[in-house]
Amino acid sequence: MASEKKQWDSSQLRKYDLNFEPIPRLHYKDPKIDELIKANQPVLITDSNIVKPAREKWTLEYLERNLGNSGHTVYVSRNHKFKFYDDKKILNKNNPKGVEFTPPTKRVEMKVFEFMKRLREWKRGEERLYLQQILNSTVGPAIVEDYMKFDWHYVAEKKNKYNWGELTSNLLFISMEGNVTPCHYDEQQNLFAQIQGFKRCILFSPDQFECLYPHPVHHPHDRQSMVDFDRPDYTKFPKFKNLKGCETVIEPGDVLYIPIYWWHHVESLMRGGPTVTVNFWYKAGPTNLEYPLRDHQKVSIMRNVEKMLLEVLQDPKEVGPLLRAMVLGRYN
Ligand SMILES: CC1(C)c2ccccc2-c2ccc(C[C@@H](CC(=O)O)C(=O)C(=O)O)cc21
Ligand SMILES: [Zn+2]
Repeated sequence: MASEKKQWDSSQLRKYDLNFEPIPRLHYKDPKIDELIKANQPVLITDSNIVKPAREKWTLEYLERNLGNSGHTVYVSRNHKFKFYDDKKILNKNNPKGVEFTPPTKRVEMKVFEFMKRLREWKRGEERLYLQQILNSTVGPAIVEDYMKFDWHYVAEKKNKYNWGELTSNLLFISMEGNVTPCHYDEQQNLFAQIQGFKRCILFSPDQFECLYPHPVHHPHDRQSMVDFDRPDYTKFPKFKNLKGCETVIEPGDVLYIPIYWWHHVESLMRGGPTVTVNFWYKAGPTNLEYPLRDHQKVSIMRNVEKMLLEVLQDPKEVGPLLRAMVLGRYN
């Protein structure tokens, strides 16, 4: 068979001082997919019909015509990074316990035609945009109709088989080429369906917690790594050099399973044009504590300890000294 023309090349990937294993790519009928999902391992599912109607119809023009007239949430960044922050944790007049914080991106409401115009006219070096829209009744009827024709049987089968919680949302993302969502984890199972363009996804298992140095739980950047992958500070974050991860480049029609609590760094390939993704976020299912505990359960336990200590100590500066007093010379 004629060698398929590679649709991207490694010059379009950002360079990090890390090496990665490949994430398995399996045809959606391959039973090995179930073994991996059951074991909370990432897997790239190819050739499925999960978002087939979107794959066939959702070009940027179609989305511009059919996304509807309401404003959409667009994040604006002066660089290529779109680091999530929870504004409920920012210090302000009605949140005296918040953290002094300057948001790295701003959030604006934008009509879809304005967003698309900015996309078409964007020049390198100008501020970057990232549109996020929940798929609900506020989008145009054609989009709702396409959405109803997703392969809900396939996703329902996975949800039930692995005892996931309910589907909390389907979000639509339209990103500029080169945008990066820095390394973070979510407390939800995620079926991440690529509609247009190519996204490089680098994933790290929850047991890499010590190498990724997440912000404290009360910080607006809770769940995000403190390490800047572009310029890692090995003095502050020495274990970052021991980090082990896996990666893949997803293309239109692929669906990546991002297991709950798994760290992920996502980038739209440079010079690859805008990308369109739909994700399926599921709450965690009921988990009884069975032993040995899973790595993600230990992350959840650490989160609860941090929350409890902050609750009783009030001052975050007292958390470190108390934990050190408890551990040093006694538990280490
Ligand atoms: C960067 C952006 C737009 C953002 C800004 C401010 C608050 C939240 C978010 C947010 C949440 C999820 C994504 C999709 C994806 C990453 C990716 O595909 O880039 C991902 O992480 C996931 O599906 O779990 C992207 C974003
Ligand atoms: Zn995420």
